[in-house]
Amino acid sequence: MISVAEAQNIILEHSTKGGTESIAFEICLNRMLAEGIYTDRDAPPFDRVAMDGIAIDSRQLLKQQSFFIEAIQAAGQEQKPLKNPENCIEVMTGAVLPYHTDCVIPYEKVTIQNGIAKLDSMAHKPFQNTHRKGIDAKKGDLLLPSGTWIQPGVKGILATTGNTQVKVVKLPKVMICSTGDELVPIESEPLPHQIRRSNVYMLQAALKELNVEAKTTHLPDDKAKLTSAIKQLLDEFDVLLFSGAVSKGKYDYLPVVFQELGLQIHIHGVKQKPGKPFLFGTKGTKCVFGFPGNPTSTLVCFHAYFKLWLNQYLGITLIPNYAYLTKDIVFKKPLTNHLLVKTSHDNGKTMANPIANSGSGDLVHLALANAFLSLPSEQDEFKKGELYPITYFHQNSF
Ligand SMILES: Nc1nc2c(c(=O)[nH]1)N[C@H]1C(S)=C(S)[C@@H](COP(=O)(O)OP(=O)(O)OC[C@H]3O[C@@H](n4cnc5c(N)ncnc54)[C@H](O)[C@@H]3O)O[C@H]1N2
Ligand code: MOO
Ligand SMILES: [Mg+2]
Repeated sequence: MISVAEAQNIILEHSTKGGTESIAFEICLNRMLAEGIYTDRDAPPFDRVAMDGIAIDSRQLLKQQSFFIEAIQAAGQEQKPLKNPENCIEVMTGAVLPYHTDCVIPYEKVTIQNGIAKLDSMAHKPFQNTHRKGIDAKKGDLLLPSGTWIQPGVKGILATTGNTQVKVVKLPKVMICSTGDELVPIESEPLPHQIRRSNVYMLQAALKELNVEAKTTHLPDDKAKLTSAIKQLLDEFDVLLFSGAVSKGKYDYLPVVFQELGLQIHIHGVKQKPGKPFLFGTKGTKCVFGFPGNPTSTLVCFHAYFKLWLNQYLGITLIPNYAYLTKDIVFKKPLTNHLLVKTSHDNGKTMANPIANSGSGDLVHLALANAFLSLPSEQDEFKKGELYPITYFHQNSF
């Protein structure tokens, strides 16, 4: 059996970068940009008024305190000129700074009576309260390099630069498969020896949080039927995620079926708990992930291995997170212990509070955790206050 780190390296070795596609601006949120985005004009594109008030020629400040209001320059109007330097123009935030003016004085610092604006003080400077043309970026500047994750702010840039179509990294086509004759659809009333197939919906939800839409299917514990179904699925999908049928049972057919279908098995068994029988194989660019059937094993392996694969496929660099253990733990097996935790915060520190549970089949307590702490296999005792790597189950649960 190999270590968690070895297994993760193998996964990374077999994750190829996804191709690219052009998609509509409307649906590009949370995708990975596959082109550089350049400005088509200066930012801002004109000297922009930044406060509602009056605009004057600042050279007049030494000479006069009152200014006749010559015109109004509203946002969205073509630039107007100040005809007489002794006058002013009322200006609105977002308007073009009028020609022959260089200083905006907000209404709060002016008294207006009978069409004349009187300044409260003469302490004003050229280009105050203006947002100068090109100060943020010049026409042709690279604003977003390829490989930028499209977040709300990035969408704003795509919009302001007029990108109605966006080149992004393609998402993989993923199918989630449950296995096991004890499993029944969630809408049915299970017989005493049956359970509802919950794992696939956990995986589907976890994928959706990563912006990947995937369908689910169910395959029986029947070698011939599994073989023909998987053969077809491999033609259609880039990645197949399985839950169950990877351990030592008489009907755990996945390892042998994969071999017979010509898949290369790179991982079968990792020194970890839960998720020991985890399986990973490839055929060309197609990948199969066999998550052990117990619910916690399935979800932990999804995050420890599939997410790694997906991030590399999309070109995302994962930044490791760490959290402080809040309780002493003893674990004497030579396995990495993926400990279920619920995080909290204490003076800016992330605290990992272990969630008591009855093992990897305990879905009830899995749902109370928002992360797992990976306690290294070389140690037996883990003390309260020690820092360990943490993996979150949700995108935004820090
Ligand atoms: N002799 C051994 N037995 C087992 C070993 C072992 O090393 N030697 N490993 C144990 C470990 S650890 C795990 S984890 C499980 C993994 O088993 P499989 O991947 O073969 O999964 P199944 O046998 O099909 O099912 C296990 C368990 O999970 C439930 N399950 C499966 N799929 C779903 C689903 N979609 N929704 C809800 N629950 C699901 C299934 O009903 C079983 O209870 O093997 C141990 N055995
Ligand atoms: O490795 Mo299993 O996942 O402990 O239940
Ligand atoms: Mg089994």
